[in-house]
Amino acid sequence: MHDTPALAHAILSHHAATFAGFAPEPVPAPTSQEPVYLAALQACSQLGFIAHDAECLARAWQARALRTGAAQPEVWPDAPEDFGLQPLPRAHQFAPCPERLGLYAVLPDATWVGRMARAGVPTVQLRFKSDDAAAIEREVRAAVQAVQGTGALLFINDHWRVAIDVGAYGIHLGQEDLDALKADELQALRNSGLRLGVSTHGYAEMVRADAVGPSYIAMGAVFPTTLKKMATAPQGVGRLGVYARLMRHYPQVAIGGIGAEQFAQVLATGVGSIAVVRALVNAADPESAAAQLMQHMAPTPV
Ligand SMILES: Cc1ncc(COP(=O)(O)OP(=O)(O)O)c(N)n1
Ligand SMILES: Cc1nc(C(=O)O)sc1CCOP(=O)(O)O
Ligand SMILES: [Mg+2]
Repeated sequence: MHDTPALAHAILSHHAATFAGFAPEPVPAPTSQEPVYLAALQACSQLGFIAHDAECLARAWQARALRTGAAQPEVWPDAPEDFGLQPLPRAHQFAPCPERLGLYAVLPDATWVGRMARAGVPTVQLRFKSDDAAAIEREVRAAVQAVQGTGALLFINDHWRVAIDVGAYGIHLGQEDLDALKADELQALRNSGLRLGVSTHGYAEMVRADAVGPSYIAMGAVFPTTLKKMATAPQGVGRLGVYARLMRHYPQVAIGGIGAEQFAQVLATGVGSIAVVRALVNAADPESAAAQLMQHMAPTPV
């Protein structure tokens, strides 16, 4: 038997420092009356987790209490099984990609893709925003051409059908893109052998992404970004650390507002890749910016 207010208070006092800086969120309507669940739902809302994420955490806290027989307010939940992630080996799994994708340049057109691939950036993405089907096909083809002979792994954002036709290395999709895929389209994507990266912005989205078994999980936005309007608050490195721990069986990419000064704290969370846009495309000398960022990615000699 657990005292819900005391347990909620204990969770808060143990973890407030890790998740400092977030305003409390309203407590969502509970979906269970289990005391551990209720305590975690209150505490995680107070720590600033939005309703879907507080629900995931509360469910995980309850699942762990059932599994271990202890509420453990001092230990943040991070066992994939408690969040209902696919057991290993996964029944649903896209083709693998390297565990550490290194510096990951997200770029607006094929010219930029070629430029950064030739500068030695190991992972590049074409993020070409257009509704013009002919222009999209042209740009995706040009990007695939542009990385030939460079060793760079090329992911195509959004335009998955063209990416399959043209033979890119992989595809990057957001949550809405995943939601829009019909079952047979998802199957076609998996059967294509292309790697899949999926964007996430919190616990509920990580759980959703895991259901398709992507090749890597992207986690953002770590810091504020001006590149696009985000639906979720910047997550910060405290959250990134616990996300990286939960998703430890996936290659991970951190994204959003990351520049050279932030690399060390982001890498300290254990992620194997950092994706950047403005740190490269707005740099006075993008090739030397890439070289510097790759230097920051390299392990420091002991
Ligand atoms: C590495 C990486 N992570 C996240 C994103 C964002 O992708 P998405 O959610 O599809 O949003 P748009 O980039 O399409 O605006 C990304 N592109 N790359
Ligand atoms: C394209 C994108 N997706 C994000 C996410 O969190 O899903 S953040 C982001 C913008 C990244 O640009 P910059 O490095 O210039 O901040
Ligand atoms: Mg997209």
